[in-house]
Amino acid sequence: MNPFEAELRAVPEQRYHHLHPFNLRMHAGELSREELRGWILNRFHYQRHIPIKDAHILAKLPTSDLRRTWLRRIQDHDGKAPGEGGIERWLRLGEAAGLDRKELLSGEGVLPGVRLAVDGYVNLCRHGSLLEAVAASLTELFAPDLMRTRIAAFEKHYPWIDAEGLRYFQIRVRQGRQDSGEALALVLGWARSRTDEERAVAALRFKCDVLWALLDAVDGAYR
Ligand SMILES: O=C(O)c1cc(C(=O)O)c2c(n1)C(=O)C(=O)c1cc(C(=O)O)[nH]c1-2
Repeated sequence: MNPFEAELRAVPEQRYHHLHPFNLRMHAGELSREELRGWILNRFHYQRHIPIKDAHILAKLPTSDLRRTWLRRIQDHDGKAPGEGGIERWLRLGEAAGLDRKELLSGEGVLPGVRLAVDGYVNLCRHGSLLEAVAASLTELFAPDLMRTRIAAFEKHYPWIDAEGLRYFQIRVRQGRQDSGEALALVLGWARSRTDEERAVAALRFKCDVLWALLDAVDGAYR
């Protein structure tokens, strides 16, 4: 592994949200129903902005091949037809946890800190360079393992959430592996100078902070 790849992989190892106290409590079965519902509702705000940040990236990609590949990400979330895709599956997760779909879609109850964190990510992808925007998505190198831990924790500790609700995570494990593999190859190929490498690492650190800040807000509000 070249030193730049090792540097990238080391960032989430130290700062990814799998280490956040809220996630540790989630995995240990210590969250109340209210806390878990609060997390699902606030994370929905993140989920529904993923295709928006991906559309900003899409607009920066210079070739048809690259745009075709990236378009798949938007379709993964929005689906190819109504009633399909990751956003719909997240709504079903909310319903399985006793939340109302209308409430989720209204955006009411989204915490100020969560809004700011998500804005930070979207703005990085909108105003930052292509390299920075794609590097920021590399937290997904770590997301599939976290999701597998989460699925097991939900099955063990939160059986009041209907198992159908876990489909989002089950499907996302494979999608996250594919997305992060593709993004890593692009970032490794695009970074030409030490300055490029430093900017990519900084963007990935920033993205870790986005996810951390989101959980800080949820942890503080519902405890
Ligand atoms: O539940 C999680 O822990 C988690 C983390 C991340 C991530 O690392 O950014 C993503 C997701 N989930 C996710 O579901 C998702 O669709 C996603 C897209 C992206 C991205 O940056 O493009 N990250 C993530």
